[in-house]
Amino acid sequence: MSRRWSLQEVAQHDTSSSCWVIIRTKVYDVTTFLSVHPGGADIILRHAGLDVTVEYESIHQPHTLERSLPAESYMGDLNSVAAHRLAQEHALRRGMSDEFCMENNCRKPPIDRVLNLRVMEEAAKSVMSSRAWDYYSSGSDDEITLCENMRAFSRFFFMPRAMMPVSNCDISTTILGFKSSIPVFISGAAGARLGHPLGEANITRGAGRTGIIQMVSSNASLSYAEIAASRISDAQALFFQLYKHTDALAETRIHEVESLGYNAIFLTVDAIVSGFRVREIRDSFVPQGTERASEQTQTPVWHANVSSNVPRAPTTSSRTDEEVVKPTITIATVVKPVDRDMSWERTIPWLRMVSRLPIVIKGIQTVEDAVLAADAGVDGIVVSNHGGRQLEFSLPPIEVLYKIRKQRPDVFGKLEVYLDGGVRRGTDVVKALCLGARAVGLGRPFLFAQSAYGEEGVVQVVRILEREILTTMRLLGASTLKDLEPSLVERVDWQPRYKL
Ligand SMILES: Cc1cc2nc3c(=O)[nH]c(=O)nc-3n(C[C@H](O)[C@H](O)[C@H](O)COP(=O)(O)O)c2cc1C
Repeated sequence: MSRRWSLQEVAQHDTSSSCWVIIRTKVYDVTTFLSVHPGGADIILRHAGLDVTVEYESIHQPHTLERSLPAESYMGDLNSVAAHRLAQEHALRRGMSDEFCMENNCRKPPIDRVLNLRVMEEAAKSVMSSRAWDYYSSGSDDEITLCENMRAFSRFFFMPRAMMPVSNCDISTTILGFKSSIPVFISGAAGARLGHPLGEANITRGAGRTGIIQMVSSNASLSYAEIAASRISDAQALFFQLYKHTDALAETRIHEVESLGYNAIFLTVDAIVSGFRVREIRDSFVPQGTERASEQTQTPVWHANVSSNVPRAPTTSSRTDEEVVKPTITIATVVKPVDRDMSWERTIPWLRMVSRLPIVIKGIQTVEDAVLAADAGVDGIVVSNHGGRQLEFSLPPIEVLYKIRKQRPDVFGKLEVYLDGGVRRGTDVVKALCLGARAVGLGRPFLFAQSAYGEEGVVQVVRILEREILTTMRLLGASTLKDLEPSLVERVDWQPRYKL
């Protein structure tokens, strides 16, 4: 039988030469893991000798630790006194968290009063922790691209046709051959459990119930298997967003999601390094105890923070250049670095060899790259700048789509073109479709919706968009998506008054 440990005994292993942590009453020796932890050693050392269950589970997929550590790193369980003490602490946290949630739930409107995505965002802000809010809502640097992504849609006006029969209006479509009830998909975004305990499962179920398709992030906070198991039926399509690290890791992931029944690979190419998101970093994933003082004035969190664990100040030893630039820990720093040497010549043929699934390139930002993607024979592209979270001063995706339409309309005949970034209205969706997009993706609105209302929030977002798209189509004189063509929109070269 393995040894049982007291909290005091575990607490003695709090240095880089002997570093232990507790996760759900199990004790692990992570000393050898310090040098290979993708987020660096500091974040673990701040918690050395302590219970890290909440911090660990809010950003890692289940079983990440077991997969990363050799079996002998598991040192045994806590003894009954220690386990009881931690259980009490966790119960206290949950109790406070429930109280906070009840208090917060009173602040948000009933879901049937959430009539557009702006109200959904406000509802989410009123219930989310500041940490989760900042992670979801932030953009890079001065957030200019983040704002312009939305504002750019306001420069496109409609040229509606009159006397067109529209009582039967069909807005269903297919994306890569998979049915979608509206021309909208959910763009892959990391860390849904930061906003709601059920995380990505809310999104999967909401997508299944409304007949739209979810793209699952490589950095999802539930495992790919748990997400697949949350589908409402085996026929529900799921796309997989791939961050390519090493060839070997990417192959393992691809084979895993293929065997789970995922239906396409979306390779992200706009995040070779992480953008510098000031709000996210300022309010980042520093150990919860170190946030305690400032949290008294902040919005309550799902996992309230009352642990007796007292994390230590970061050490400055063994930091890489990038960690020095990036002063605190964010999701971006706890995941493995992306392959910085991807190329059209090598990566696409390699991906075709590894997978039989359709391949879409996510993060296309120029006409030239749209053409190269078509030449490379991929099945689709997402015109995207990662929701303004990566390169500051990237052009808004709707402007890039407009350029592709004007300069290389042949691209639309060679692959499916999608767009994401700043889509908040049915009119935005219809404008993109007029310019040639097959469908558009939304990231933040689904994160906000599931944070505020769980699965029902996701359903409500789809209902809102469905109503807005239908109204726009009818007023435009279009009864099917095929009727949406470039002549129905005009880009103006002045900036309309636009309230963000
Ligand atoms: C919190 C957050 C996390 C994201 N995580 C990922 C990710 O893991 N992989 C990825 O390719 N894109 C990621 N994205 C980008 C989205 O896929 C999408 O491109 C972007 O959210 C679209 O902009 P929108 O939020 O304005 O709709 C993320 C976006 C947000 C807001």
